Amino acid sequence: MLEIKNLNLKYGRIQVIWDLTMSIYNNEAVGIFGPNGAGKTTLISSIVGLIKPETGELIFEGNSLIGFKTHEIIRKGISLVPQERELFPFMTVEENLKLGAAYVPNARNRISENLDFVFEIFPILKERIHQLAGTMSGGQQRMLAIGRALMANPKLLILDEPSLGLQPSLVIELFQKLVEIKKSGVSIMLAEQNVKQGLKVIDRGYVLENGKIVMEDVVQNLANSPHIQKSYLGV
Ligand SMILES: Nc1ncnc2c1ncn2[C@@H]1O[C@H](COP(=O)(O)OP(=O)(O)OP(=O)(O)O)[C@@H](O)[C@H]1O
Repeated sequence: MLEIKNLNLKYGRIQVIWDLTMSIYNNEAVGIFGPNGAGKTTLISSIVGLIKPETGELIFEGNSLIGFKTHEIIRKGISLVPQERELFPFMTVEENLKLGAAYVPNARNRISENLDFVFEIFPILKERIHQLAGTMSGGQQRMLAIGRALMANPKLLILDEPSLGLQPSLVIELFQKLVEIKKSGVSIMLAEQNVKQGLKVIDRGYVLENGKIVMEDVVQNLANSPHIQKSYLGV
């Protein structure tokens, strides 16, 4: 589904991503684990057209993404839940959700089906449908941000540290929702520092350190790896 080949990304003269190659298959949940500043957000920004690669390829369903604008990339089926929630706090839950479909003609024709899907996964959003987004708790706002991304009808949902700032019980609840979303047929790319919970969601993962992939494996092998256990799980 998504193939990234020999990607190099720079901010000015400072190189942040080095010769990165990775892939995501249909119906797969893939983790990108790494500490603060490893380059996860930068990598994601390049996929959704916010940063132009220095060199390398970004291929989605056989076609290059390079040169396309973010809204065009969303239309192709990639939806991002950014680290900053980017909700409209003075708009209701319903208005925020509907805006998620705004850029995508296919999704605009499926608003009520997609709303039903989002409410099935996050029933709390249905209960709070007329509430202003900014008055909801952090966890509920995170659910709304994911719901909004789902309203664009994505084939691939990219999440940039969805656990950030949430209490542990909410992280567990939220990540169970990600498993449900994956079961519905949406592929997932999960960038996370919370490896312990992230491992419960993914099929396969990459470890990104200082802009380079230092490990790539299926979830069981990652969970059993001494490097992961020592550096990320505190074992
Ligand atoms: N706009 C920018 N200009 C210059 N350097 C940047 C910019 N954004 C990020 N960086 C640098 O690029 C590196 C990677 O940052 P990035 O945000 O991609 O990491 P990350 O793994 O997503 O970490 P975090 O979880 O903190 O977002 C860091 O050294 C950071 O300081």
